[in-house]
Amino acid sequence: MNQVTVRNITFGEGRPKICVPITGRTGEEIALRTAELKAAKPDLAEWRADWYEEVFDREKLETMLAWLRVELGGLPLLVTFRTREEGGEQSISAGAYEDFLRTVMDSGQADLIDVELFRGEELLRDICKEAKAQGIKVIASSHDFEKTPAKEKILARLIRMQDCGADLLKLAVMPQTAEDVLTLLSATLEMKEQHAKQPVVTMSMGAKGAVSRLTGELFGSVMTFGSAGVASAPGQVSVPELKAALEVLRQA
Ligand SMILES: O=C1C[C@@](O)(C(=O)O)C[C@@H](O)[C@@H]1O
Repeated sequence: MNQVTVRNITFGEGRPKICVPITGRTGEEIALRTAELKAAKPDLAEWRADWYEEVFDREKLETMLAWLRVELGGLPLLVTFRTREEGGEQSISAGAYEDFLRTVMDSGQADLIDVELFRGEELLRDICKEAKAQGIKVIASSHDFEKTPAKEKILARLIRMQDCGADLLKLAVMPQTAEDVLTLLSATLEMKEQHAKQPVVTMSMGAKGAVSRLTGELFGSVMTFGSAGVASAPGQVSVPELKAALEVLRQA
């Protein structure tokens, strides 16, 4: 499997990389979340731009991106607009979503950008091509906040992301049973061992799925989302607890 390097971190090398999401509806809230993130010292930051109430004002979006870049210093920055269909805070039209992605890429402030598979494979392929030309990594993503699909469906979705040219392949699912958590872990391991050319990021959400956020080094997930204040999804573990657990579970 290819490793993917962004600034000072390499996905697929060593322990899973800890990513802390920055939520916040206003500039003040974003500043507070960013200060909490810096204190927690994660490996990278995710700006969840769908929380930002001014996200559709291009000038304010560009200003916030520039501010985050300076504030985060050398920390890699992932920029995400999570659509409401996939658990996000705001609805967005197809055109506005495409405009958002291109505004973020053209800003030159993002190291990685999240693109949802279900917004269309043609868009994902186009963004992957354009991002590659600009030195930006694409995390293709898909989320199911209701259930955990069968292993074959999980594998098929990750392989579709890979075929579209994404640098990292991300899937978040919701377990209803402990068996569902085993399904996600088994699919992750099979993807790593049999299909992955690119690094994979998976999580089984909620309290039941917390084990999936700690065991990526064994099963094949190269990134884990942790909280430094406000979690952006159910089941996220605090960064200090995450760091301790990942150390206990080191496979080296
Ligand atoms: O896609 C993901 C994963 C996530 O939903 C989680 O379950 O930790 C958190 C989101 O902020 C991120 O964009």
